[in-house]
Amino acid sequence: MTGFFDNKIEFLKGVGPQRAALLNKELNIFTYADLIQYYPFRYEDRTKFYKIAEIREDMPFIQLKGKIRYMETVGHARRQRLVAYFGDDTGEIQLVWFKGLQWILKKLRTNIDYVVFGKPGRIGRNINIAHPEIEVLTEKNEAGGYLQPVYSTTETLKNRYVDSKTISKLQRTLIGEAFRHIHETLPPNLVNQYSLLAKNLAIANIHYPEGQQMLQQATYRLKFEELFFIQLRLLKLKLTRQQKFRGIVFNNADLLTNFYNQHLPFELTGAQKRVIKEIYRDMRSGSQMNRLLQGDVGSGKTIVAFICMLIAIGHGSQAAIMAPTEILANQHYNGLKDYASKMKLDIALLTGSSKTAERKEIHEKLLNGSLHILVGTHALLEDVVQFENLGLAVIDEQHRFGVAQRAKLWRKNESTYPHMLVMTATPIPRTLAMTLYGDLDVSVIDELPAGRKAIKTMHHYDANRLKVFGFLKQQIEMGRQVYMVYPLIEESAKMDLKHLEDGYESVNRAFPDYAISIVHGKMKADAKEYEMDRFVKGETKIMVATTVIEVGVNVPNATVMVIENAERFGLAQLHQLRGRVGRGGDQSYCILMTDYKLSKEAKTRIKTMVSTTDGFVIADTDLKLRGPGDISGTQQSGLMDLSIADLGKDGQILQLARSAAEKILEEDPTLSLAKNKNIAAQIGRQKKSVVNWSRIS
Ligand SMILES: Nc1ncnc2c1ncn2[C@@H]1O[C@H](COP(=O)(O)OP(=O)(O)OP(=O)(O)O)[C@@H](O)[C@H]1O
Repeated sequence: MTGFFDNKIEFLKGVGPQRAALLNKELNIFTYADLIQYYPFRYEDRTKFYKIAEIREDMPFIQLKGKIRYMETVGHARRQRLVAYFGDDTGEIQLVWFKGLQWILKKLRTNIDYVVFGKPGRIGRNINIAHPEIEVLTEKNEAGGYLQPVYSTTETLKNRYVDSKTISKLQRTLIGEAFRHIHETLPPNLVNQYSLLAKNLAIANIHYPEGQQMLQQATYRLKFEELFFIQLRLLKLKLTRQQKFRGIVFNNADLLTNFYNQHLPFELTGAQKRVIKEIYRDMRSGSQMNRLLQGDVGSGKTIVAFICMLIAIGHGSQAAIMAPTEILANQHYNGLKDYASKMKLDIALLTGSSKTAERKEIHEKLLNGSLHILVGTHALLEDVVQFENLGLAVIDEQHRFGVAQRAKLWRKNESTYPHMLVMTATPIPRTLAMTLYGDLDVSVIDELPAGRKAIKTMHHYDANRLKVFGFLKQQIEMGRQVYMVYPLIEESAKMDLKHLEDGYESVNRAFPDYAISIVHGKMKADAKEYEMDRFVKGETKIMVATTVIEVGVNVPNATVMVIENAERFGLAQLHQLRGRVGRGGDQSYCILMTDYKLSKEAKTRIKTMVSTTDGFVIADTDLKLRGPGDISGTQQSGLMDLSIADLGKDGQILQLARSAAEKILEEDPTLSLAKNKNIAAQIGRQKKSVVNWSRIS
């Protein structure tokens, strides 16, 4: 869509400079293209008339035909309302107005036929419709038969008379002029194969549906197209990278064999073995690896990462692992240090709190190649950090890093790009993973180490605290350790910190015989580390903390996770927190403490946690409850600006769109065949409403 659609919106009939300025500012609509791609978010069904006897209060917007039998104003002074008793041959319902009574009273008449449109509700025992739309019945509206699109607007726009109906009128004007300029964007064979509606019909029907069926087809077509181009771009990116960037070929397995034969601390699970094979295959392939390693909490990703590092180091390269927090970097360092020392490898930790002298030494050893493994936080990205030969870069909890950071680590080597392994413990629904990480190959560790007992999850109200404390005591007496986690969010940080400190005091009082640690984000790094360390060593029995311990903390002796105000946490976060226990062979427990008053959504979250430990089931429920825009980290990726598709609901269309894109690239990797000229043109264009591509290339 170039040329015609680049016209400024102010030139559209009915807009003008003032409205144009408003549309620019409030809705980011600057051109004809922006307006035509501003789709309705729902439709009001004016195709059907209901009978009053059929009405239930939980119905969406409905349409009725009938007469006003009687009107009265009820209440007095400012609390007055106007009630019209509206009837048809099946019953009577109240229409109610709280505002503009005089004006409405003047307009309405009894005993003439009206069409009423609104959302049923209830006051006391009576079903009513508050502030309905009401029009005299005419031949035209009696015929009904249309779906009224509803566009989202802002308060400012509404105050300046640009409401949904105004936008709808503008769309009608635009489509009248634009229809002949709308060209097909997909190849004809694809349109046929997936029985898609033509682009121009789809656009016209999304704004002015001829009927339910056409609306469905139009929606399907536009969703398919949106997802298809996202997938095509991601797959193309991957293909280009594979062709353009050669990967170092690592085919010396001596170190690996040595580790397997002499130092492997436990039998690897089948899933761990499988993903190591997949990664090893990549690292020998000659192409540069870009792989996502997905494994639920506690599935054993650390040892997999270490084994992959051995593959690189065995060949004379270096390896690095970057984690999002100091606690996590420390944890990785401590975990890997033992393995590394057994293999006589040099390993170092670099974080924001590393001392200058330490840093200097690390920088030197990195450059002369004597340091084999570097573990760290964002500090790794600083320009002074230069490697002699970085062969493998591992990024943990990738969704916490911007994609730009992934790229920066990748560019650390001048001559060859290191192989990249991205690890995530956050279970991501398939649909979302395909979009967020669609340019990566995916390996999944879908099996927990043998002998793990399923974590038992319980829900208790705050009033039951004494009982819960009794249980904690029992566990500690059996030699186990306990986490107690408190919410701490930016908006209510002061109050939250107070709760945490009060909590710490009350735990101190309840357990006078045990040493207790406290860790929160506001503490200095070394104080945090000291407290963590005491807990890891088993010197303290209870760790009172905020979600700073959410990712990666590994203390296998800790068997109880108490989550305070569990109703305030999202599902993914609850699952991550629960994953801090159940990491050894002992039976572990997760106790969700809540208030009595719970919202419907909070109840669903708690119920889900109690009923399953499957990260993917939890991720799917989360996606359905919150929508993809909210899933942690996806916003920053810039990938969720979808204009019509919904990753929570359109998984099937996404699958089809991806496989269509795969097939096209298989046959025509450079998109140079004549039949693909539409998509080649489209893909070359930066399309604001689809994806901010600069972020991911
Ligand atoms: N095959 C195995 N058999 C027995 N124990 C294992 C196995 N693999 C890993 N472990 C142990 O399981 C625990 C969890 O492993 P690890 O810390 O690697 O998990 P993770 O996948 O990184 O999880 P998270 O994302 O929650 O940190 C560790 O104590 C580790 O030593």
